[in-house]
Amino acid sequence: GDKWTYSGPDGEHHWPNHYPYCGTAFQSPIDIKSELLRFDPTLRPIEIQNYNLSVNEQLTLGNNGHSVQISLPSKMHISSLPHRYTAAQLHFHWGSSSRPAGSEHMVNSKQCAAEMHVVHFNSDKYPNISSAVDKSDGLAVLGVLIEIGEFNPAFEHFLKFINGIKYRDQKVQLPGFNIRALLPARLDEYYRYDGSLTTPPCYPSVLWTVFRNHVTISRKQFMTLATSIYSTHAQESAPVSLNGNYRKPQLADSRVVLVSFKE
Ligand SMILES: NS(=O)(=O)c1c(F)c(F)c(S(=O)(=O)CCO)c(N[C@H]2CCCc3ccccc32)c1F
Ligand SMILES: [Zn+2]
Repeated sequence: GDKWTYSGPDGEHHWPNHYPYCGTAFQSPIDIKSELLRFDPTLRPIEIQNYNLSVNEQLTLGNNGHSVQISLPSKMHISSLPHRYTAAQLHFHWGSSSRPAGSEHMVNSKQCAAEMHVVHFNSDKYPNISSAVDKSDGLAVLGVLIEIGEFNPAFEHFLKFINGIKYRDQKVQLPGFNIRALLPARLDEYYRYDGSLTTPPCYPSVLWTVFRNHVTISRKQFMTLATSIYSTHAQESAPVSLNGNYRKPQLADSRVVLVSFKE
């Protein structure tokens, strides 16, 4: 069972006790520092297919105790990588009302307010994400850094339902919307490196793409995300707020971070 948390006795420093990969090299997230960067002219713009979902498409918004996640239909995929990577779900990492810095990746040690991950699996080689999750070419995750600023109408498509998933394992149905609108304008500027899941079991199976440009949400939208969710079940007597659900940056080891852009 997934008895791991982001703080306390089951916090990230203890993850390797039950999940050995969490203590190995090439983990994620990382602090993307200038000295690690290498421009790679072969890095093509990210091309995504079928991200513009119609309202007739039903999605599931869920609280899995670690994050807020949206299930995604398998017609959504990335078409610009060597294999087709089919979308599985997207989820978020965020800070707290008192410390509104909760992104996982950092850029030159700057931590943003939150981060969105769109998780895809290699559907050319594996029938489903469960069989792909521990394979070195199994997953591709798109990372979007989120800053507090302008109101973001695209986030309202799911934030307006968040009070239906206040407690762990609660789910609500969500009308489809344009998932592309959650991404930054430019999909041609990004950081690229080989890493891992940022939660247990921490498999080193992720091709990371972190977009250079962030998106913004308003302070009110951030507070909705950071204060509406509990990591505990509804029937538990002592509710525990779910916030600060980000892993600290891991050692870069000898890794180079490729960039698709010049300054
Ligand atoms: N940051 S991260 O590494 O991208 C990342 C998370 F942070 C995260 F919380 C999740 S989770 O919400 O599933 C809760 C813990 O697994 C995932 N799930 C992935 C990988 C695990 C298996 C699986 C199966 C179906 C759909 C998605 C996933 C995750 F990939
Ligand atoms: Zn994540």
